[in-house]
Amino acid sequence: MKQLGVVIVAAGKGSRMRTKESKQYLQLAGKPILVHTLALFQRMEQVDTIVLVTGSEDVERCREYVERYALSKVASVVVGGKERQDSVHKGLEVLRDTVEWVMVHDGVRPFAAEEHILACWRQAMETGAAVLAVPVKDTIKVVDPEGTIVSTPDRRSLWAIQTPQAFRLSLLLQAYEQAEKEAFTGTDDAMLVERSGTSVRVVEADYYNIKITTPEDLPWAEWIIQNVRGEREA
Ligand SMILES: Nc1ccn([C@@H]2O[C@H](COP(=O)(O)OP(=O)(O)OP(=O)(O)O)[C@@H](O)[C@H]2O)c(=O)n1
Ligand SMILES: C[C@](O)(CO)[C@H](O)COP(=O)(O)O
Repeated sequence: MKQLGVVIVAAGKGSRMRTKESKQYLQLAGKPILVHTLALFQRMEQVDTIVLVTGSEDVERCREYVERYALSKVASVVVGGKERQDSVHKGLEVLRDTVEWVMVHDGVRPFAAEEHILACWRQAMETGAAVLAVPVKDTIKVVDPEGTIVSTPDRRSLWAIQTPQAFRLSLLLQAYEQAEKEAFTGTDDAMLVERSGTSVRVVEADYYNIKITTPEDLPWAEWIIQNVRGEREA
């Protein structure tokens, strides 16, 4: 059995970006954002195989990227589902019984640092489940529907969660099956594991590992690639 598989989800519509083209296909330093993300895991010798999850209308275009950018670790391009969770589940099913460990990563997070990705996997190998995260910098309030502040959680216990998120594959599949049975939808993979009773550890990353989500993220992403991460070769 291989060691480590990566599921990269890129089947979203990118509605908050408000561009005609889905955000994962927008150009960043001359290449689609998704290609930068795939190239990051392609370069890592610890990664054995990659499953790319995309929209049904984009399968051909993704296969073409795999060829053009020599992304040889991308073994499957599969069609995702309505929610991110459905897309991840489809990717995980492709890996079932083929790898021991899995990392799930957003196709629109091209700036995860290799050292942090590896630290996340190492932590998961110790405890079963780990995610990248950064301490929040703002004061966070819980606000009711009328706009009144309900409470102010202690910032020292708040972390903004990123991807990749790393798990023993059997554990994550079990958590996904439980969530499906109970019709639970979460906003990240760790949530499903947490509610199945397993602890998930946080691994500190950096603030450059952004999820490209809204229009103001694009100039910031260009700046990061030019000044921090450097242009990456596929
Ligand atoms: N049904 C979905 C929804 C999201 N994603 C992926 O999950 C990642 C994180 O999601 P997000 O940034 O919310 O992307 P979108 O859902 O595309 O954005 P929006 O919510 O603005 O429509 C993205 O790489 C996105 O393509 C997916 O594979 N399948
Ligand atoms: C998984 C995630 O990227 C962690 O920050 C995030 O929760 C995805 O959320 P979205 O609702 O798909 O933006």
